[in-house]
Amino acid sequence: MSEDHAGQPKAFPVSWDQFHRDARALAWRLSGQGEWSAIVCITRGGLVPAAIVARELGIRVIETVGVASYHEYKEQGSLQVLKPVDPEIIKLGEGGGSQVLIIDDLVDTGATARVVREMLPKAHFATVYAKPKGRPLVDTFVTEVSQDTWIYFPWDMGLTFQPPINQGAFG
Ligand SMILES: O=P(O)(O)OC[C@H]1O[C@H](OP(=O)(O)OP(=O)(O)O)[C@H](O)[C@@H]1O
Ligand SMILES: O=c1[nH]c(=O)c2nc[nH]c2[nH]1
Ligand SMILES: [Mg+2]
Repeated sequence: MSEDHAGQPKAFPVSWDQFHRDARALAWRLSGQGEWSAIVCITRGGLVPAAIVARELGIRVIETVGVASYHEYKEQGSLQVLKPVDPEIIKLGEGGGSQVLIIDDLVDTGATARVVREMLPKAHFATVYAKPKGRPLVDTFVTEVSQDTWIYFPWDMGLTFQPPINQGAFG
């Protein structure tokens, strides 16, 4: 039986525990790669990993950028910026986001990353997960999943009853 997960044939469910571990692994990979004065997190998915990375790297200036995506048009770049980045944050260091670490939960088609990178061309872009199409837009990530996989984040899930295997759970 082929299951369908948000239009993708494969599912990659992530628990809070695993997400915390993976976000901390991202912080380990980032440590020693640069000295950042601020994090810009892409809401909403970037909020949770940004909190974890900020704690690990001792970064206390946190800015948000809000981008709304319209999934059917995403690859054509039809994204709307709902909340731009504070110009004071962009100006830090040499400008262009040179002192900024951008954090998101994942990069999929890369459409969101492309829009935010244009705002902060000199920033370091980090995500916890990456799919192949978006991977070239990310400087640092932890785990790659295939393009036909849907990642389920813990804040989007709840505990539900699972039927026993012999009662058709996989029938
Ligand atoms: O590489 P892309 O194809 O652009 O997809 C990745 C983006 O999609 C998701 O955000 P979404 O726009 O669904 O909003 P959310 O963060 O509020 O959940 C995810 O958090 C990334 O920001
Ligand atoms: O929860 C999510 N999982 C994904 O795999 C994904 N790709 C884009 N946006 C996404 N949101
Ligand atoms: Mg997002």
